[in-house]
Amino acid sequence: MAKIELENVSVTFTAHQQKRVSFKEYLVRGLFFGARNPALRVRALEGINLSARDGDRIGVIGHNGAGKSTLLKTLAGVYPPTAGTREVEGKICSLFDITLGFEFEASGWDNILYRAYLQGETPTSVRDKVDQIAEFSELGDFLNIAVRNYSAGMQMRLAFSIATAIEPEVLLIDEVLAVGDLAFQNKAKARMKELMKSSRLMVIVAHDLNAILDMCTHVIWMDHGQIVAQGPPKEIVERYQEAAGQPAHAAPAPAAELELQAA
Ligand SMILES: Nc1ncnc2c1ncn2[C@@H]1O[C@H](COP(=O)(O)OP(=O)(O)OP(=O)(O)O)[C@@H](O)[C@H]1O
Repeated sequence: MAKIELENVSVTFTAHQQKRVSFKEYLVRGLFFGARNPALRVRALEGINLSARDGDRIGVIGHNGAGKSTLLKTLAGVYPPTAGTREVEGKICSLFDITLGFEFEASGWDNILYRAYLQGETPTSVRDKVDQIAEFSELGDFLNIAVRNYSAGMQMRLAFSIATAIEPEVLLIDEVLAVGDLAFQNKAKARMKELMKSSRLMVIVAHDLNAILDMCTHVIWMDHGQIVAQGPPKEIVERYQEAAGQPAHAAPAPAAELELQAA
C-alpha cells in the first residue's frame, strides 16, 4: 500500500541577503565589524495537512513561489520538515532535478549502477535493469565514457532512463519534463504515461491546468506556503482561475513569510 500523511508540516529556509555595498563600506565593515549579511527566514511551507492513499492522483497548483516544489521535495524526503510530521510509505520515484548527483568522472555504465543502488535495487535486481536502462537511453558507446563529456541533453536522457526504470508506488513529478530531442521526448512522454498509470499514488505540480484536469482526482491550491483549498479538480481549478484574474494575485507570490533575522 502507498500512503502519504503530512501533519501540520512547515518548512523554513534561511537565505542570506546579497546586499550591494560600496568598497569603502565593505572595508570598514570587514575590518571593524566583521562582514554581515542579514539573514532572511523564508517560511516556504506552513501548517500543511495532506493525506493520500492508493489510487489518488493529486495535482498541486498555485502561483510562482507558492511552495509547490517545496511541498514535492518535502514529500520526497529532500527537505525534512522544520515542524510537523511526514510519513510516506511506498517506493518513491521523483521526477525532478533528475540530473543532480551524477558522478561526473565515472562512465555512464557506472552511473547507472550507482543510481540504481540508490533507488533501492539489489545486486541481483540491478542485473536485469542495466541493459534496459542503457537501451532506453540510446547512448550506445557513450556509456563507456565519463559523464562529464556528455551534452546536457545526453545527461537528461541517462538520468530519465535511470529514474523511470523502477516500478514506483509513489510518483512525484514537478512539471512534465522535456527530455532530450524531439524523438526522445515522445518516448519519454509515453514512459511517463505508463508510470502514471502503474504507480499507486501520484503527486504532480503543474502550471498547465488542462493537464491537471486530465490527470488528477484531487487538486491542492497553494498560496504563500499554505493550502488555500483542496478538493475535486474542476471546482478547485475554477476557483483558482477566478482568483488569478484578480489584480492581487497577478504578481508572483512570495513565500508564506519573509522575516529578517540578525546574522
Ligand atoms: N533552497 C531554498 N532556500 C531558500 N529559499 C527557498 C529555497 N527553495 C525555495 N525557497 C523559497 O520558498 C518559496 C517557495 O518556493 P517553491 O520553489 O516551493 O515555489 P513554487 O510554488 O514551486 O514556485 P514556481 O511555480 O515558481 O516553481 C519561495 O519564496 C522561494 O524563494
